[in-house]
Amino acid sequence: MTALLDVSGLHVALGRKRTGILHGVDLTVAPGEIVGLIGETGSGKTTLARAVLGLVQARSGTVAIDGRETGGLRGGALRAFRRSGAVQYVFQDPLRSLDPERTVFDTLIEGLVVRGGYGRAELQDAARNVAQLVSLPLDLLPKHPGELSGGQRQRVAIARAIAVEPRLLICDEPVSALDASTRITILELLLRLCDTRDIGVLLITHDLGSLGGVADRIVVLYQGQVVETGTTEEILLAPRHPYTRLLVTSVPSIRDERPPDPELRRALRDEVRAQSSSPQITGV
Ligand SMILES: Nc1ncnc2c1ncn2[C@@H]1O[C@H](COP(=O)(O)OP(=O)(O)OP(=O)(O)O)[C@@H](O)[C@H]1O
Repeated sequence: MTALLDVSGLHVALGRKRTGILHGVDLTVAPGEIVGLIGETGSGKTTLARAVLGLVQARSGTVAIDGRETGGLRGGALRAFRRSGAVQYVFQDPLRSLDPERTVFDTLIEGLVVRGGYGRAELQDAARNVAQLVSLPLDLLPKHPGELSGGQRQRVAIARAIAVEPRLLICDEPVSALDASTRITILELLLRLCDTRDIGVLLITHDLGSLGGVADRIVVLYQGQVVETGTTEEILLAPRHPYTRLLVTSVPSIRDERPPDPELRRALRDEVRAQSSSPQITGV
């Protein structure tokens, strides 16, 4: 199967001195797959995300979405790629990424308005459908971000991203600003979206513990290099690289309690699948 996202030998240098930030990064995400990208602060996770979005240029190497290289896109072609919404980004702090002056409704239809060609009724249907998809009560549609809880705001941010039916969702620390129970519901939401809509997710975090229940595979980034890639079980139960071992031993739930059980994870996925009788976006 063609990878949805295929990053190959990516080198990125930034700043006036063109300091090397990413050094030959390889990474793939398949449709319906959640890939966790883990690394300490400054390891280059956000730079990699920005390169995938076409916001920074590669010194060498390639980024392909659905088999189409995006690195060489410039001008109108780059704008058309961004407008297509194929890749969407969900930020850590929804309060900062959402416009405080915009209602939830206007936020949800933002991407569709930019794309153009939708009538008022279609936009209304799309906003309602996408809100239902992320379990956001419809009475929140006229409200502003400041009137919502942190978890509701993150649902709005995710709903805005999926309204344009992206192929790939890049979530940069999407749950680190949330409390433990909201964190689980947001991660379960991502799992459900992956399974029901075949969206690929690149889940960026520095918290290995939050990946255990959701990621299919984990890519470990250290000082701009991928030092280890494996299934979640492989990384958590048998880490090979010293940095990965350090990460695993520093997660209390992995170190002190029993190791994550692959069966439990499969059970969670099955349960989420069984529950997903969510409506599809129509009229979009
Ligand atoms: N525009 C820039 N010019 C020069 N250096 C940059 C630029 N943007 C980022 N860097 C440097 O690149 C390195 C990687 O930064 P990046 O934000 O990708 O790391 P990160 O892994 O996402 O970190 P965090 O977890 O703290 O968000 C850092 O050393 C940072 O200082």
